[in-house]
Amino acid sequence: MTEPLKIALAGLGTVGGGVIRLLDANAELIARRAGRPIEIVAVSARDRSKDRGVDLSCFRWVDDTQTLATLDGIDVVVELIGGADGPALALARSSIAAGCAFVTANKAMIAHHGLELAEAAEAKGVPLKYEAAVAGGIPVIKGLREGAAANELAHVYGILNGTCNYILSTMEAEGRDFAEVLAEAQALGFAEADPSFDIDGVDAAHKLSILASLAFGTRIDFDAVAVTGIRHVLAADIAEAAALGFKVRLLGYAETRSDGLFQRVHPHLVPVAHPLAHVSGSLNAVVAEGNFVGRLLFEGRGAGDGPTASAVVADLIDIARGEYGPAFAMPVAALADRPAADPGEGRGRAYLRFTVEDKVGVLAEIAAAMRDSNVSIESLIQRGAMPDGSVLVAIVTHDCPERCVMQALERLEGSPSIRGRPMLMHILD
Ligand SMILES: NC(=O)c1ccc[n+]([C@@H]2O[C@H](COP(=O)([O-])OP(=O)(O)OC[C@H]3O[C@@H](n4cnc5c(N)ncnc54)[C@H](O)[C@@H]3O)[C@@H](O)[C@H]2O)c1
Ligand SMILES: N[C@@H](CCO)C(=O)O
Ligand code: NA
Repeated sequence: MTEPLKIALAGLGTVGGGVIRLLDANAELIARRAGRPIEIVAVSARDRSKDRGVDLSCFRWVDDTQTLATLDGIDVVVELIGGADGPALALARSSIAAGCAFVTANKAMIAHHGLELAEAAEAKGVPLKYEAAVAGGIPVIKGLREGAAANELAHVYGILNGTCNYILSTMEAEGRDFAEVLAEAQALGFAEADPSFDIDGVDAAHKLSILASLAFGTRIDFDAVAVTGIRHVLAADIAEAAALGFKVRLLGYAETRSDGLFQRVHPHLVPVAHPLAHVSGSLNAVVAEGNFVGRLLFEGRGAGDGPTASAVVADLIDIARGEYGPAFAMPVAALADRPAADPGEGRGRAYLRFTVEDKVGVLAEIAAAMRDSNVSIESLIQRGAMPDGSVLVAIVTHDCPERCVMQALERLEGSPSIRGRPMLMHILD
């Protein structure tokens, strides 16, 4: 057999440990598929003495992670540290500059610095691969970049954060509120080091900005993603949505519009008949619509050691086979620079929930704001019995311009009868 592909591995946490276990368990199969063995030569992490449940004795331990690319004979540096900047970015830059292939699971870094790194990789003629960064084990980068490459894609959207999906579907199944379920999700090993990245939608936004670039051939524009997480979703919202025939899911949604690139992460109502309504627990799913292929649906495990390691090693197999091209849909210089689309220009149905005081005229006030903004109401549910005596009003609007819904909400913002922030969720039709 030919020379092994020699790997230096940075980061030995959930994903790093998974990569070591996978390469060991499936070594023979991988060597046959890749045409040569894939061999970890050196490893580095913050703490050498930590027990990770994997045997590190056959690898060279390197204290200074930043020197990995300079070791003799290394073909690929695999970065599984995390963080958009700091040591991960420094390692990416130095590895590519040294002429090593670079593989990462780090969506934050790719969302913020992917274009710079891809340009450097192109200049050096080395592969930059990041399948694990979006939807973990699901081969969605490969699916869009290669499988759907012949198509014009109308939109790409999906469930991109396993932690949020776990929280929402547990709230749905058990009728419990957000805060109670969050701690459980953190204990399960798929939450980010900073859980606010998950629950405030930032992690999903990182992934969405990468998917949008691949789907539309545009430059990654993370800062243009409008982001709302799931902190303010109540168990009562999930119950009302169910009564109206919907499930609540945090979706990332991107499309190209006449005025630019639209990218949004937001809690949505998904009709129960839509395939995304059946994606539960920590699963992820991505939908893309191509002009020749039609609808594509990718579903699977978006996080956890096994699925994420599966994607990292798939990238290594591609490199071993010599199968790689530009990191994104095309060389960086060919990616289009689109402005951010104005969300107000979009249209659709919306779910609005108000927590109001139980007194005369409140419902009329809400209805008047809707009428004056030209928002037509499709259905309305009012329920009492919130623990503090307030009343919950849930509305589904007819299809209308988003600008009108925003205007109605602005008008109601200062109303003394409305408690807290109204909840807005878009409806996926
Ligand atoms: N956990 C998942 O399910 C999952 C899924 C997809 C992508 N990812 C991504 O994979 C990456 C790793 O995630 P994880 O869950 O394995 O994280 P983790 O916290 O479990 O592991 C991080 C590892 O990096 C090491 N490290 C931290 N700072 C370092 C430094 N300055 N120098 C060298 N090593 C350092 C730590 O010692 C640890 O071994 C992140 O980018 C994450 O977003 C994780
Ligand atoms: N924190 C992420 C890990 C995978 O990227 C999630 O919950 O989906
Ligand atoms: Na993936």
